[in-house]
Amino acid sequence: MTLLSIDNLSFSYGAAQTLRGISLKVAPGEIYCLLGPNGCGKTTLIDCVLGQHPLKSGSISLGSEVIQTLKPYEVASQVAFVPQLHAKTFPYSVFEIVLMGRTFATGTFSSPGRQDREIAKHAIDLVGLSEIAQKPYTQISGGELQLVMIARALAQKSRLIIMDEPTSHLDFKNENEILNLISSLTVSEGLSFMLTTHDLNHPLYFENSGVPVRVGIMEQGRLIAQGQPSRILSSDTIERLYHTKVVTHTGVMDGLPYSYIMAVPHHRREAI
Ligand SMILES: Nc1ncnc2c1ncn2[C@@H]1O[C@H](COP(=O)(O)OP(=O)(O)OP(=O)(O)O)[C@@H](O)[C@H]1O
Repeated sequence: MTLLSIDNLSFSYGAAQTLRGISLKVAPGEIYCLLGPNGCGKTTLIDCVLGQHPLKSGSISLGSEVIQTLKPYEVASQVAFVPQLHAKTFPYSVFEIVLMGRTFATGTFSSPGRQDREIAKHAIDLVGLSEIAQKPYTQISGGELQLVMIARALAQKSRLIIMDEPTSHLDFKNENEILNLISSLTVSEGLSFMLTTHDLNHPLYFENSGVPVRVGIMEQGRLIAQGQPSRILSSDTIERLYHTKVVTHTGVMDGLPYSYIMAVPHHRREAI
């Protein structure tokens, strides 16, 4: 079974083709990480999935339904989106922001009901923010804000959550908290995530955690490789893509294999 299916998708903003012949699938209960150099088309591909661009050719399906035939609220019932940056506006409470995730179900001009409030409360519990549920969201940290945005996506009750660089503004602790939360929601709730990242170690983190994960590598609008992170992210591929020398390290921790990638400092390249 497939949650999201992209088939031979092409798109261009103007004359030059931005995305070319992209095909990929996201299954229930898996994380799909999109990687690639700046400007290769990751955000544009996500925007296409969110229905923001008319495709030049190809198709996007959610389950068995082609996305172009669905109404926005029908897409929202199946896909939630966590943006990279969220501009804070009025001092709504954390709970009210999360409750807004129910708008697609209640309608813009209707009030959320008891069940919507229970769903929002459960989402807040899942990300561990119950203690600050009544706090104005204009007075919380960047790490907490990202958790609120994830809770709002969870409140949508969609099976697929798309995230654009989910840890780009977070410190080391919060970055790992978010990666861990994504891993545990994949396993415990059976959710699927599609996310963009510039950190090659993020897909490896998920693989090291034992979570089903695949990586898709983009280059100049094409998907050039996809599969298991530790197999796809070879030194050769990374060096060719980023023109940066790296070492990949693998080992065993608590009886389970792990791997990570490290850039080699310029003055030590001769030694390797
Ligand atoms: N609104 C737009 N109009 C025209 N061209 C655009 C627009 N948005 C992006 N592009 C171009 O499309 C290409 C892909 O951009 P995109 O933002 O999708 O790449 P990306 O992989 O997400 O980059 P980054 O890693 O830097 O966020 C780039 O050449 C970019 O300049």
